[in-house]
Amino acid sequence: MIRHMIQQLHLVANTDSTVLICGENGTGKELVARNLHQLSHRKDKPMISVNCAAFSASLLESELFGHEKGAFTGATSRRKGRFELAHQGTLFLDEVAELSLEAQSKLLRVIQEQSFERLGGSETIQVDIRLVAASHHDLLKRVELGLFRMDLYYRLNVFPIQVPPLRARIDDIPELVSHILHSLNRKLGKKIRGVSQKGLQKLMAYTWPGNVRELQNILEREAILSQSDILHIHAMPNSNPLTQAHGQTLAEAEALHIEQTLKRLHWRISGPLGAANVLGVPASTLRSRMKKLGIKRQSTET
Ligand SMILES: Nc1ncnc2c1ncn2[C@@H]1O[C@H](COP(=O)(O)OP(=O)(O)OP(=O)(O)O)[C@@H](O)[C@H]1O
Repeated sequence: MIRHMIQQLHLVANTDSTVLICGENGTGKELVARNLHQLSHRKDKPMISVNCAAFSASLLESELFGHEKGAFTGATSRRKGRFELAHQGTLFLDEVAELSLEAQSKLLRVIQEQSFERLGGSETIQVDIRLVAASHHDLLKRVELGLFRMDLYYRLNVFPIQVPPLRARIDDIPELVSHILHSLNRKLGKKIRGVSQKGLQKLMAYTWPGNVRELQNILEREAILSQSDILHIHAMPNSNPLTQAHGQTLAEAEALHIEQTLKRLHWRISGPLGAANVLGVPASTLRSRMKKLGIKRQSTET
């Protein structure tokens, strides 16, 4: 899944097409946007980011378009907006679903006309930018709810990239862990070599609601507390359905947990990335539990 995404990224990077990156919080959308910029012919020009959720509607306008001296109380000098700063580079609109409907209309106009005026100004400014937007919301649903303009949605959704949640790619965890540990060692001045086999099992059995950011946080906490150069992963948040299940029998909860783990691992049973290893039992035990509990792979499942 991630390989497919990287292929897409390479294909679209060197065009000027607008890219819409969707995915849950902490999946790496901003990192994808940075890669896109680095892979593009605009890489020596700036990538300017705007977190649309961080500004009120009126502040956002002056952030995006800039203002002339005296445009409003407090505008003591002329200021360039992010559109202008991103000229010849990439403008990254993070959390684009958070734009007010008013700000959406203004953005749409700039995209259509490729030009705008600073607040309080009359000069029309032309910019050459590559637009990349990201959202953790399903934007089409926001359109249906009347919270997002359909015309803007179609302007942004030229080339959609879906970043998968971490629970759908737990095979990537070992590689992610080694990347993250590499930067943590530099940040914390430590020499952590890796995570123990049991620790890795715990990481791969978890469902990661906070995605890669949560993995990073857990590793950072463990790295700070650890006296050894191998992390054993002591404190994992509890997402085990055996302890969350209400009104289920133990067998039902066990079946659910086994099935969810198998699905996340593409029904691989044995080997270091297999469900038996992640669940901490021999493959033969897992097979007999599956048989007893009636767990079978459906032909439509990957
Ligand atoms: N493949 C990866 N390798 C290493 N670190 C990663 C990877 N993907 C994401 N991260 C790290 O995870 C954290 C979250 O990534 P990022 O901020 O890009 O996510 P996001 O989807 O934009 O999150 P949000 O929606 O909350 O803004 C960052 O610190 C990023 O460096």
